[in-house]
Formats: sequence, C-alpha cells, structure tokens
Amino acid sequence: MSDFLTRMKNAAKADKKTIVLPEGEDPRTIEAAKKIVEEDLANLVILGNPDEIDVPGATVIDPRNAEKHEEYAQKFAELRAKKGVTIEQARAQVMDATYFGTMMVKMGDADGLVSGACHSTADTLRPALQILKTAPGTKLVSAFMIMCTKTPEFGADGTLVFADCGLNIAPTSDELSEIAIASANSFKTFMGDVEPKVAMLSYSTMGSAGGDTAKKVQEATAFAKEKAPELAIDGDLQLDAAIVPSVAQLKAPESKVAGHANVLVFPNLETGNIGYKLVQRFGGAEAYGPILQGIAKPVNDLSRGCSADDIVGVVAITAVQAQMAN
Ligand SMILES: CC(C)(COP(=O)(O)OP(=O)(O)OC[C@H]1O[C@@H](n2cnc3c(N)ncnc32)[C@H](O)[C@@H]1OP(=O)(O)O)[C@@H](O)C(=O)NCCC(=O)NCCS
Ligand SMILES: CC(=O)OP(=O)(O)O
Repeated sequence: MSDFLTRMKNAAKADKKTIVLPEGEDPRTIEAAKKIVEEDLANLVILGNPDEIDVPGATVIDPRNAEKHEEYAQKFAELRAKKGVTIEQARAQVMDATYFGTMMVKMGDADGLVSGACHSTADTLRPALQILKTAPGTKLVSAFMIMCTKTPEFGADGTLVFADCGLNIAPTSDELSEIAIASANSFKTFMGDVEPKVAMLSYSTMGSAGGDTAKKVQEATAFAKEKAPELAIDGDLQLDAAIVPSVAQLKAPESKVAGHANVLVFPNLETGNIGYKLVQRFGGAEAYGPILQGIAKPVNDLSRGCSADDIVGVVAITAVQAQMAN
C-alpha cells in the first residue's frame, strides 16, 4: 500500500464521515465495505436489499421502500422543476440507488458517495451534476486520478495527479485551462507541502509539432498562466519532457515544470483515460478515482475494472474531502 493511501486512511479514521455506497449488489463493494468497517475508516450506508447484504456495522437501506423516499422525491422534483421533472417522475427516479444516494448527500444524510464499480461513469456522475451542481465559484466539474506509481523518481515520490481521466470528453482550450488550475489545487489539497507542477501534455513540446490539438494545448497553457500566474504550469509538453529531467533539458530547457511535473493534464478524455489505464496496468500503479473536482459535495467514481482495495482507497479519499468541506 502506498504512503499516500496510508495517509488518507489515517486522516479518514481521525474524523469519521458517513459515506454511501449505492452498489450493494456488487461483490467487490461488499468486500470493500467489510474492510472499511474493520479498519474503521467511515460510517457506511449501503444501498440494496437488506435481506441480501450482510455487513455488520454498516447501515443498509433499500431505496425502493426507504422512509425518506418521499422526502427525497419531493426535493428532487423541486430541484429539477425547471427541467420539467414531475413529482411522479421524481418518485421513479429516486428509486434508482445512485439518485437516492446522491439525494442523501444533498440532504446532509451522508457526507459523500462512492459508486461506479458496476455503473458507467455517465450513470454515476449525471445525478451528481444534476443534483449537487458545481461548487461556488466553479463553472466546470472535472475528474482526476491519483496515481501512486512504483517509480519514486517521478512526481511526488511516485504519486501524481492525472486529469481529466473521467468526465470531459473534448474540453475546449478554456475548459482545459480550468482543468489544469483545478488539478493543481487538488494536488495541493492532497499532497500537502509539495508544490504542484502542471504539465499540459501533447505530442509536441513547446510548439515542436503542428496540428490542431497541439495548438489547443498551447492556447490552454496560455489561458491557465493568465488566470493563475501564481501556479507552475507549462506546455505544451510531451510526457517524456514533462517528467524526465534529461529529456526536459533537451526539449524545454527554459521550463521550470519540464522534467519535474507532478500533475499531468491530458488534451482530451481519450488520452486521459487510456493514459491512466496504461500506467495502472503495465506499470502496476495504484489508481484512485476518478475523483471529482469542482462539484459542490464529495461524489467519486470508480472504474468498472476496480478491485475491492481500490474502492476502500476511494472511500478514504472521499472521507478526507468531506472533512475539508466542513
Ligand atoms: C457526465 C455526462 C454524462 C454528462 O453529460 P449528459 O448526460 O449529456 O448530461 P447533460 O449534458 O445533460 O448534463 C447534465 C447536467 O450536468 C451538467 N454538466 C454536464 N457536464 C458538466 C461539467 N463538466 N461541469 C459542470 N456541469 C456539467 C449540465 O450542465 C447539466 O445540468 P442541468 O441538467 O442542470 O442543465 C457526460 O459528460 C459524459 O458522458 N462524460 C463522459 C463520461 C465517460 O463516459 N467517461 C469514460 C469513462 S471514465
Ligand atoms: C474510469 C473509467 O474508465 O471507468 P470505466 O472503466 O467504468 O469505464
């Protein structure tokens, strides 16, 4: 287990939060829930059939006949009235465990939600985007992975933030600059004293190659520097120039980020999602997330390829986010 995760678990234990797991039908979620209770990381609410879920120490709620179903349906109808949602539609929608769990977070009955082991990212995140909306002062929600690699020479002793790996399919240059700034701030939140160094990744380093996506990354870098001059952000950078000092010396000798990047911003979701899975699967990295940034309350996703330990890790991270939200 990485030092990063040990730190998250210790922090989670110190001030226990209530986390809802809507996927009570998923065996990995149940295995994770047992570990979470055993390690005393969070108070858990599992959604599903109480006759089929046996996790001593966790609360099990069936959204279909829950005491709060009507209250949540009324509130959901109110929140989505402008979208034409009727109370009948709201009652049906809140039967869905992800919607029910997200309403628990909205209403303060849970501090955070972790799901996505057996639901797609779109189905996991849509309720959060609709119900919780963006945090004050934020216009874009994005999703990053915390990658704990086996290569301590890179990032912060091997730990890096990769973004956007889960949500924004084809960010514009302005959106990419928002993702870069949010990711730098997320890195600060989780990595304490280490200064974030953000590389805006491309197949081109400092304009060495042409093409529309390289231009988009160059533009995004300029926007990010303009919006947050206090942050170390540079691009466009190829991956080797971003993390290997000797390559950085050749390709981007003037850059303060090149060779030392610990936050990697990918040009689009294709590269971000493929990139994190390459590092996870070929490199044996621990991969936690997608973790949402810019959302009003903590809701985090999982890959359907996750292990029970990945779920435990994301629950600890979510609990830490919930502590910070208070
Ligand atoms: C998450 C996702 C489903 C949202 O898109 P959608 O279903 O088409 O839904 P909409 O565009 O109608 O958005 C729903 C709400 O979320 C809001 N929203 C969508 N994306 C947002 C973002 N990045 N930041 C802030 N709000 C966002 C919309 O404004 C909308 O709000 P409203 O309903 O109150 O008007 C879509 O971005 C998506 O599919 N992303 C890729 C996820 C994925 O497949 N990842 C791959 C594996 S990790
Ligand atoms: C994050 C991610 O890629 O999710 P999934 O594997 O479920 O599509």
